[in-house]
Amino acid sequence: MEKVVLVTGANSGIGLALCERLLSQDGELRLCLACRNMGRAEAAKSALLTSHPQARVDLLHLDVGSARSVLRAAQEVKSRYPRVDHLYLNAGIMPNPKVDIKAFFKGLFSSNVINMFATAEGLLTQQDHLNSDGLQEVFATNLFGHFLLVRELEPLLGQEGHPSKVVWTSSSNALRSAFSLEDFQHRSGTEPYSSSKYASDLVSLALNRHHNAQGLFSSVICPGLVMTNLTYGILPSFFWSLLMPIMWFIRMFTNTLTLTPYNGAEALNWLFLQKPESLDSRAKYHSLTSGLGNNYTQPRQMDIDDETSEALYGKLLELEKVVRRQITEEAERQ
Ligand SMILES: NC(=O)C1=CN([C@@H]2O[C@H](COP(=O)(O)OP(=O)(O)OC[C@H]3O[C@@H](n4cnc5c(N)ncnc54)[C@H](OP(=O)(O)O)[C@@H]3O)[C@@H](O)[C@H]2O)C=CC1
Ligand SMILES: CC(C)=CCC[C@@H](C)[C@H]1CC[C@H]2C3=C(CC[C@]12C)[C@@]1(C)CCC(=O)[C@@H](C)[C@@H]1CC3
Repeated sequence: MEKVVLVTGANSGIGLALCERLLSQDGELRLCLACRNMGRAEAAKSALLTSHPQARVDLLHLDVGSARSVLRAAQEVKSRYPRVDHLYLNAGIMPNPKVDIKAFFKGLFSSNVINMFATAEGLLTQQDHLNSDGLQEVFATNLFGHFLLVRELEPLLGQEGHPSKVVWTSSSNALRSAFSLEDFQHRSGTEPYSSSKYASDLVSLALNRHHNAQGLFSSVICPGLVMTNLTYGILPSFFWSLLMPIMWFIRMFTNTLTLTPYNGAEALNWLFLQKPESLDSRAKYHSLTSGLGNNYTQPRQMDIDDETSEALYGKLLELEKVVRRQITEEAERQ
């Protein structure tokens, strides 16, 4: 049977570049683009078929920020495919970002400049809000919707003799300092993006602890700093035009400025080729690009611990019960 690969947020940026790269790698794939906007999904499919006319590309309507949509989409996946070999949890948002310009210029002329461009630590805040499920939107989109999807698809992930890979697009902006177990949705802080990415690192570790025996292997990657809709949304285009020469200059001294979606998808593509049993569940796999433009993948140990990972996993299972109950009650009322 052909390999089934499902990619969330596949219609643009790193997700779309990954799809291009996977199809160039393996023409036999069954690729499923899981997107919230079907117009954009159709456009992505057409672009993929232009470069790979024989490819098998399916579309799936999925809004990861809505629990109802995740449950519906998971049902659809179960009716279409007997198993999922690779599940890329890539969709992500960073709403209403604000850059601390003073901190940026201070960092630019300090010894911390390379780290600042790699992690954006101390530079970025966002304004989050509640979604229709009553959850913080960034948490719901970047983390919880994906968690629910994995839970729903468990029977299709890791079947007898066929291990499956789950890959989270995390970030080097995943910072322990932004995350708290007591406020795991990040209701009260101003760094929901950073918190949600740190939470995905913790959840990936927990998934490995609970599901490796069943053949489900989870990994996290950081694509580096990539110019996509997400990053273009951070500053007005005028600022980006000013900043681009600086970025290309800094790129000679650091390998984390991958800049193009193709480069950013390096670690995602690399993981596709690895034996799941050979992967390190405590490592984040970084897409890196050298000054000469060569791409490679490097594992770096994450700043996570088993206790916090297990505690968060437990809290997410609890929240899952509440959300499922809410959906059932609403359905009964209608
Ligand atoms: N760019 C960068 O420098 C970095 C990016 N990342 C991560 O990479 C991932 C991809 O982002 P990137 O390619 O940069 O940005 P893009 O904005 O280009 O891609 C994000 C994708 O996620 C989709 N998406 C957003 N919300 C939802 C939702 N509720 N349901 C379904 N799909 C959704 C978007 O769909 P739509 O077109 O409908 O909005 C889009 O396809 C994200 O998780 C991001 O956090 C991590 C580190 C660095
Ligand atoms: C105010 C001026 C002129 C410049 C500000 C530069 C920042 C916009 C820029 C510097 C480091 C960048 C960065 C990201 C976004 C843009 C910066 C803050 C990310 C947070 C994007 C998403 C990620 O997940 C991270 C890996 C990026 C880290 C670096």
